[in-house]
Amino acid sequence: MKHKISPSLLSANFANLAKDLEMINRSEADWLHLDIMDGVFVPNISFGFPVIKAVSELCQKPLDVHLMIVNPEKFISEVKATGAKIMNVHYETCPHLHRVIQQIREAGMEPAVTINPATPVSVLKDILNDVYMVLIMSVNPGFGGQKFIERSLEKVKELKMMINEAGSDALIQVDGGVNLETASLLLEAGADVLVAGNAVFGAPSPEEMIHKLKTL
Ligand SMILES: O=C(CO)[C@H](O)[C@H](O)COP(=O)(O)O
Ligand SMILES: [Co+2]
Repeated sequence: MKHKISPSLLSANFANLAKDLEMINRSEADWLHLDIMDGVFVPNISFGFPVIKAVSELCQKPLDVHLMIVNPEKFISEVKATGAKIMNVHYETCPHLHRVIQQIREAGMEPAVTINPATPVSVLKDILNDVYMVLIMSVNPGFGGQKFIERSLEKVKELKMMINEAGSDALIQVDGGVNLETASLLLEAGADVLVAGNAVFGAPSPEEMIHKLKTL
């Protein structure tokens, strides 16, 4: 399967999202990644559901919503109402992770689970057959434009082995510090979906950068 690219809107121009969304629609991006932050789980606040709803009305690509918030299970119906395809919750915010995954699926979305850089992939062993995707954070969540944490490459390899052993078809997504160089290494390691914010929106031609990431 060809890998997917999910540009992160966090690095877009918030004063002219319509222009950036037109670019996303024209581009080879597979999904659009939306980062919700609450200033509690992570030390930053980004945007919320009304913004995602407005984005969904202009964006023709499936929405991949990454929730960096405490108690994400309280917002399943709000995420669903935005039209999102994927609802991604952090392992670190869900003491009853299996229940949250079931609730996301029952709401009609694809459930995904994210782990922070300090969380080992082994904690996901018992839910690998229940999720659509696992996201390995390759920076500490909260900000765009940070440096890729090299150890993430080993985590992708470990997770790939665990997924194969479990007979799961879960996708492996990586988010943080993805650029042309780290993307090649991640694809070699077994990543299926690459999120890129700064590398895309900071490029002279974001559309061309998406093309380059897609054709690696
Ligand atoms: O979840 C995130 C931050 O917490 C973002 O998706 C991620 O950081 C993308 O930005 P960049 O590609 O610039 O690192
Ligand atoms: Co993200």
